[in-house]
Amino acid sequence: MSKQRLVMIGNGMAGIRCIEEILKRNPEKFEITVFGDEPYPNYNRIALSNVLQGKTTQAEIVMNDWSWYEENNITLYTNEKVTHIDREAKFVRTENHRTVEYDKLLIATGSSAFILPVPGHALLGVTGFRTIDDCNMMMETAKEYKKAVVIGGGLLGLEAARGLLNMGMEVEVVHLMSNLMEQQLDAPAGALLKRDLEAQGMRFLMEQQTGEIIGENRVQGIRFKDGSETACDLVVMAVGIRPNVLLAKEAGLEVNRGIVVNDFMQTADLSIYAVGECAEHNGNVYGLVAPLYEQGAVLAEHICDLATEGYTGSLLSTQLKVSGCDLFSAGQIHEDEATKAITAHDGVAGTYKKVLIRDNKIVGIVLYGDVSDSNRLFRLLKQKADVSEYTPASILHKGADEGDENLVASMGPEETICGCNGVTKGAIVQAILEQDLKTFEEVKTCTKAGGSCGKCKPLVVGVLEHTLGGAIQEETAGICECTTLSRDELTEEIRTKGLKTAKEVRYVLGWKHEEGCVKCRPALNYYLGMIWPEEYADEKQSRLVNERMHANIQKDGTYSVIPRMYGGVTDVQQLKKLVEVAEKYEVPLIKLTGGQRIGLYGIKKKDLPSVWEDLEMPSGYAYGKTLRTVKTCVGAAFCRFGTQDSMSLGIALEKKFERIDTPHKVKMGVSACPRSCVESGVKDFGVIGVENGFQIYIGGNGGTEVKEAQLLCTVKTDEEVLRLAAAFVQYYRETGVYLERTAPWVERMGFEHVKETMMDEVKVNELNERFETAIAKYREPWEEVLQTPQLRAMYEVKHV
Ligand SMILES: Cc1cc2nc3c(=O)[nH]c(=O)nc-3n(C[C@H](O)[C@H](O)[C@H](O)COP(=O)(O)OP(=O)(O)OC[C@H]3O[C@@H](n4cnc5c(N)ncnc54)[C@H](O)[C@@H]3O)c2cc1C
Ligand SMILES: NC(=O)c1ccc[n+]([C@@H]2O[C@H](COP(=O)([O-])OP(=O)(O)OC[C@H]3O[C@@H](n4cnc5c(N)ncnc54)[C@H](O)[C@@H]3O)[C@@H](O)[C@H]2O)c1
Ligand code: SF4
Ligand code: FES
Repeated sequence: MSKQRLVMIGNGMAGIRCIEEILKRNPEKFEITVFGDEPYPNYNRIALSNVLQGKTTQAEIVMNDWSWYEENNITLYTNEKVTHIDREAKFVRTENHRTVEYDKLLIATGSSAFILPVPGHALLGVTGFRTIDDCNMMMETAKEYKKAVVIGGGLLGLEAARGLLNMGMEVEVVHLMSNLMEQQLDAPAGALLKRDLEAQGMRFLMEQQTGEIIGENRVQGIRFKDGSETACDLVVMAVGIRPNVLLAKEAGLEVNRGIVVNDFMQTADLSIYAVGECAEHNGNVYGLVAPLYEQGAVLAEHICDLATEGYTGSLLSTQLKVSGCDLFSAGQIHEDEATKAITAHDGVAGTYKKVLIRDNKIVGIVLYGDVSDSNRLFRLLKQKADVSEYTPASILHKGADEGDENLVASMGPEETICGCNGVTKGAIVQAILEQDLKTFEEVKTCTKAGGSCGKCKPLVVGVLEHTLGGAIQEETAGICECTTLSRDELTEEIRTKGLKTAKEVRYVLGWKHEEGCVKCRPALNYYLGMIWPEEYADEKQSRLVNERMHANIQKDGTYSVIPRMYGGVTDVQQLKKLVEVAEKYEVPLIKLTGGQRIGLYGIKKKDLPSVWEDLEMPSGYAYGKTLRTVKTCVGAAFCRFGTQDSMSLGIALEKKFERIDTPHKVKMGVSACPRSCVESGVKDFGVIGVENGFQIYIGGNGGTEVKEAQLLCTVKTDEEVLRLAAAFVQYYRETGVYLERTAPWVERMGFEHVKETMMDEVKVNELNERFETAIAKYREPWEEVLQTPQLRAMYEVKHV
């Protein structure tokens, strides 16, 4: 039987999830064509908040990459808007005059950000927050401009405002009502939220109505209806969304707020379905993904001719993706005559709980500050459980046997654990068993559960523990005795809370010892420098002694001086200088190092500055957690086996990466043929010349734990080697644990994962960009010491 033609308009979250559901049920039934008017494959719109807040990158939020469409034989047209549906002749036409015929049509056009139609709304610097392009616009603006105003104190507005704060902008939120998130929170919870956000640096203009956006070409401020004004360089409108229904309306389909569908997501034209934010079922249009995914599953059953009871509507719950503001809301939020409320408000702890009960059933939940009861209460609400036997206290607080683990045990396989990604308990259990998963991180990578807002982590961990019988691996040992935060948790907190100094980190994150310890001080200095490359001022006193002195202390208290010799290549001038210095300071030992340079050993501390002054050579960083050396062979210039110019590539690599801070030392090597005279196969980043280019090896180590490097890929040009090297070094910088070499790092991350990242053009570009930003701040350390009297004074010997 020939395949039916299924055309989908809209390449977003609900539509593509629905296609996945169809493919799961019957991959052979349809020849599928998808149109999307954005230029990207399907991405996680939810996670745009995280991109803006700097918690993840744009490349990481792609859910179905280009190859997924190819592998599933889906014809995808991106950047192409469908402008007409011909229901008679059953085809769609696009703005490029392309026509495609269908047997079944799926409308999944989602919504658009509502832009207040006030004067000035089209000025430069005014945007909604809905797409990758909006997100990019805000990120670019934040680089150049100072102050943002977000209009709308709902979920989206507050997440956007937090993101803009993270990017260093001053942020004011303009809100129409007296209470933030008034659709989800009552007054006491809204007040607590406002207090916490103000403490994070957000400012609020409450009960204000925007009258006009001021500016000539670009926005300069906002004038409110009461005549007051505020200046700004960016306006983000987050005042709600409007379903994209025009196309359906013009085709004569029934449209209210959304496209009207029956319980099978079918319009009155039985060939046409609608799913997602553009669909209206039983008078409801949903704006969160969990219900949209439920709709997609029902639609898939129906369109694949399988029996289904149909969609019956969804109960929603919301959470805010802003660290430090834990809240949960579901169902009704205000009391009425038929409901009674049980509340607990702890003003000191900043927690608030309210449960609304009607006819002995929970009909509404508002939690702020402590959301540990959210899963249990939401379940009671969904089940319409009779709570007449419960005391008010036992409704508000769980009993000893009602933790997440017991809750998880009683959940059915079809129940959703992760609302953001629509992952059920059954899907997680299946993944754990089939793929032998042992940690939350593994479950997250494999199923996506917990990968967006992260609020479902306790439940995911609960499923893991329940499935493995409690055998969950310990993942989060603190980085030192001062804290229980792991490296990942710490860096996340630094980013989201915008912490810019070590002192601030220790204070805000509740360090046990105010001054930190020998373990966390250098680690924090590294993480802060990596996260805030442009703003963080290096704390020299937190560095290990050799890095502080820019020289390696020896067992007799003297120091070694090892200047750079790029690529192991030197010249007469350098050699003369070395000889002069060795004579002048009576250097007891001159030795060729393992890294192809010349070391002067036994130098007195007080002589260090003048030795460097006389040498006039850059530091070789033989003491640093950074690039040590790039060893090269003579290569094609002199060796008869050489296929490539190893020396010039090695020198270019060394010049590009010298001084950059990395979690641990990094060694590189470039050999010009597979004889690999400089042991490229045991380097952190090794290059071997072959006939048509270079093989690149990563994660090798020739030290205490010898580890063979693994072949990453073969590239043709020096430029490609340099580009991949920057991506590799930057990725290691961003994800490595301080003092973790690349060999265990590659093992921990998974070689295939690192490889996948290095093969992703977009990610490699982004990593290169961030590397360039990071490297820009480094100066030659000895130059700095020689020019700064306070630094030079460190080398004076104060007592004998
Ligand atoms: C920043 C942000 C954070 C969010 N956070 C959360 C959250 O934490 N939890 C949650 O549950 N929800 C959240 N949401 C809402 C969630 O993203 C949406 O509910 C979901 O994306 C809707 O899916 P959809 O497929 O219906 O629409 P969309 O994802 O908007 O997809 C529709 C696609 O169709 C395209 N399209 C429209 N018209 C045409 C046309 N004529 N031709 C071709 N293509 C067309 C659109 O450009 C779009 O790409 C968030 C939304 C945003 C913007
Ligand atoms: N964490 C999450 O679940 C999450 C995060 C972001 C977005 N979303 C979804 O994205 C969609 C859009 O979010 P949203 O926050 O824009 O919509 P929303 O409708 O939830 O909130 C809009 C807010 O803007 C306020 N507002 C309206 N007009 C205003 C005006 N003229 N001036 C000032 N304030 C005004 C409203 O009072 C309301 O609080 C929603 O469906 C939302 O559920 C969800
Ligand atoms: S690696 Fe090859 S090209 Fe380089 S020196 Fe050794 S034999 Fe010669
Ligand atoms: S509920 Fe948001 S990541 Fe799971």
